[in-house]
Amino acid sequence: MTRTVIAQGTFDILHPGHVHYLEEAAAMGDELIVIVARKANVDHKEAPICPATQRRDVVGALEAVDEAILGHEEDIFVPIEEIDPDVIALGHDQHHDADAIEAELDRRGIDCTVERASGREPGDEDELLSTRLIIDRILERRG
Ligand SMILES: Cc1cc2nc3c(=O)[nH]c(=O)nc-3n(C[C@H](O)[C@H](O)[C@H](O)COP(=O)(O)O)c2cc1C
Ligand SMILES: Nc1ncnc2c1ncn2[C@@H]1O[C@H](COP(=O)(O)OP(=O)(O)OP(=O)(O)O)[C@@H](O)[C@H]1O
Repeated sequence: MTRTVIAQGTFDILHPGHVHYLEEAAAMGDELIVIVARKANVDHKEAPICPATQRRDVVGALEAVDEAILGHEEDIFVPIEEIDPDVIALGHDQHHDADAIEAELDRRGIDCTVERASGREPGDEDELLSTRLIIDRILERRG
């Protein structure tokens, strides 16, 4: 039986932290499907720069990713119901509460575990491990 893992996020301007998260998520099962957040659901920070289809296509081109899809605009559990995954991998800093997600999965009759991925350890180089840091650096140097 193929174990399907779901990862999700905004993935606006990719960096090694995203690659770390997706490689770790892929190692949790046999197949990794990534749900790319719609702009309307990115309400806890500034709206993404890149369009959703571009974010989906670039994430989908990464080696760890089997398929990347656009998220649902209103109900984030609709793609989960359709895919019926075995594991949902939350990112190390994602604001979602694993217990609340598990309760909603139970309510909808989806048998799936929720795991938390680790953060990438900064390398020797001056790595920029968040989209916000990359944008800040661009504004500082080119603004
Ligand atoms: C299990 C799960 C499923 C999600 N599905 C969707 C979705 O279908 N559509 C969407 O716009 N966002 C979805 N999200 C939300 C985003 O991926 C993400 O958490 C947030 O909106 C973007 O912020 P972040 O990249 O800082 O985590 C989902 C989140 C979780 C935890
Ligand atoms: N440095 C990192 N190490 C491990 N995982 C990361 C890292 N940065 C982001 N991720 C994970 O990648 C997924 C998508 O993250 P997101 O697109 O919000 O990137 P971000 O760089 O954190 O964005 P921002 O800087 O705008 O908050 C999330 O699950 C997040 O936890």
